[in-house]
Amino acid sequence: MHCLQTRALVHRYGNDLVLDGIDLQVPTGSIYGFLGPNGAGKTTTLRLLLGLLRRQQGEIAIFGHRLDEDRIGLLRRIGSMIESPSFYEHLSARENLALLQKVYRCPRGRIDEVLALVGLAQTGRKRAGQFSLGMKQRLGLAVALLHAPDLLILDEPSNGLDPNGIVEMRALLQRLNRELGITILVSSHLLPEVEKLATHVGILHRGRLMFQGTIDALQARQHQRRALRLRTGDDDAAQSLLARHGHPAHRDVDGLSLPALDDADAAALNRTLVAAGIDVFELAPERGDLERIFMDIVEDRSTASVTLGEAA
Ligand SMILES: Nc1ncnc2c1ncn2[C@@H]1O[C@H](COP(=O)(O)OP(=O)(O)OP(=O)(O)O)[C@@H](O)[C@H]1O
Repeated sequence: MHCLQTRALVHRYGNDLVLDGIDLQVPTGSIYGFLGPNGAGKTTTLRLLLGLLRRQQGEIAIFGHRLDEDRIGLLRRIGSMIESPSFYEHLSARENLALLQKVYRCPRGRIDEVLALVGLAQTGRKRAGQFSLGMKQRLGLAVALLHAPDLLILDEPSNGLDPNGIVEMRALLQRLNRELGITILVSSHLLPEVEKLATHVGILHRGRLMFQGTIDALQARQHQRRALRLRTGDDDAAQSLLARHGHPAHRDVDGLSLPALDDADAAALNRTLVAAGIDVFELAPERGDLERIFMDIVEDRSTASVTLGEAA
């Protein structure tokens, strides 16, 4: 079951095509990392999902209903944080929330609950203007949580945080997901962060969804394409020798990369190199980290959009 789905979502700013047929599928209960470099179109997508931008082409369905059908009703079940949250700087966290609690007409007791959830219960009379960036982000999250949403839509919540703040934000989001069952759609350009945080990932590049599926499916994709990493005492000589033996190797900053071989062929190749007087420091499968997969997907201009595995 998908908590949020889009079909063929297209958006233009003037003549600039910024989203080119996006089919998002965010499974209920997931943490969906919406990943892409700056300018890929993430914020535009999230603004469309929240009805902050007028939909031009394509469909958006949330909790199984078209957004246009019941925008207000659906938004009541969504908490969001798009760009840096703004507050009354001269008011405390509690006072800021008390104002919004009246607007949202949620129970007063909810203020203490969300302050505790985001770890701001002890900030007392301290003004929001004196908060660290991490505390401001957490207060933004408290605002998003005030009306007890089923879905959180967050635009780069780790932006500008120090490493400690990033770890805290991740732990908090995972707790909200695990303990309260909140589905979270979170955009990021930080690949290692998405790898640690998310259960599912969508990779956006130049307005196209290049990959969508589970983190495991993404890594499985890499496994299929896995290459061998070779580092030697003389990479130039090794490259020439390999070419003569029908193993074209690609040179990069880490040494040589060549198409995957089975164990027997890899052992034979090792013997050939050593017999030619070339020291072999490393002969192993490429790292399967997301960074490399991401570069693979994004650099491969011919790659069609792929959906791997069942996103649900
Ligand atoms: N209001 C606007 N008018 C014109 N062009 C815009 C507008 N907003 C965004 N763009 C352009 O649309 C493209 C996508 O921007 P968007 O902010 O959606 O990307 P993003 O992936 O969120 O990037 P970032 O992480 O840098 O915010 C960019 O080229 C941007 O310059």
